[in-house]
Amino acid sequence: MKLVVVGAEGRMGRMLIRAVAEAKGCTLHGAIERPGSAALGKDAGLLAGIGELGVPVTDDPLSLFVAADGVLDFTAPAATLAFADLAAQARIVHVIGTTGFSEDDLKRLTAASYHARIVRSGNMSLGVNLLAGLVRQVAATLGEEFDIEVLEMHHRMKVDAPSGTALLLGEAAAEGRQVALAETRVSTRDGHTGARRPGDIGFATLRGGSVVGDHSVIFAGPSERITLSHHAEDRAIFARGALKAAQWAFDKPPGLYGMDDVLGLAR
Ligand SMILES: NC(=O)C1=CN([C@@H]2O[C@H](COP(=O)(O)OP(=O)(O)OC[C@H]3O[C@@H](n4cnc5c(N)ncnc54)[C@H](OP(=O)(O)O)[C@@H]3O)[C@@H](O)[C@H]2O)C=CC1
Ligand SMILES: O=C(O)C1=N[C@H](C(=O)O)C[C@H](O)C1
Repeated sequence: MKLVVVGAEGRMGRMLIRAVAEAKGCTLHGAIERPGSAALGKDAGLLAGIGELGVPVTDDPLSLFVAADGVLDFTAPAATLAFADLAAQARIVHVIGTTGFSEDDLKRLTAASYHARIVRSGNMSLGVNLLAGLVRQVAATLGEEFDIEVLEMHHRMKVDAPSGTALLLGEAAAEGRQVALAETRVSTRDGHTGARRPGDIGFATLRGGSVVGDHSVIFAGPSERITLSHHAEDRAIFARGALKAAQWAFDKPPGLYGMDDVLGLAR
């Protein structure tokens, strides 16, 4: 499968280049950065620290997409929306790991998926997607006397909050409880907040250091607490998931898929 990595110089971009170069049945067809980036013209393999691959970083996605099978995209929401239009035009698989989308952005991705095969997930790791299933199950089992709080910590450079993973886990909890996350979500608390509203799903965000990604869902009940957690130790877990998603989507019809589809965990 011929794959293009966009956001090639980013933390995930460099990880994805390494993963594609090492994967059986995949080749790095191209690497993209934004116009003006200092990475333009550099060899993608050298950028990723694995030696020369003969693939220069460019700022011309469409000319690469037309001859590729898929694009791996861990960039930023505005960039991903633009890449979604181009991937749909080129009829290639678009794997989206980017987080921080608005509701309007998500509607645009849904529209793009009428013509394109998109796999999007706030977390591409096996562990987090298994955890989401457990969270759904526990939330469905416990009543509202158990308060649900999602706690996450990431490195100091992360720009969006709550994390895509925290929202994915919050969605799983809301589904288990058969409520809408939009109506129960509390993402900020400051000052005199009043008592906790029964049924709310709370989010707490920590940022610091080089933490790859820690997530816990806490079910706090009368005199007891259940905590379900995932700790990411290496970004390679996300890159492996993204590659798996691209290969899975290769022969699928247009649509918007998630990692639960890829991993066979869909309800
Ligand atoms: N779903 C998952 O499993 C995971 C998701 N993520 C998400 O992936 C995204 C990226 O994370 P991370 O790699 O840490 O971030 P980085 O900031 O390190 O990387 C993003 C890269 O995308 C580039 N970029 C931005 N806009 C464009 C554009 N228009 N064209 C080409 N390149 C562009 C950036 O360039 P520049 O610096 O010049 O802006 C940068 O090199 C985040 O949203 C993060 O939350 C991360 C890990 C796992
Ligand atoms: O920005 C990151 O680093 C990560 N982003 C994703 C998220 O927002 O949940 C996934 C992972 O936790 C790392």
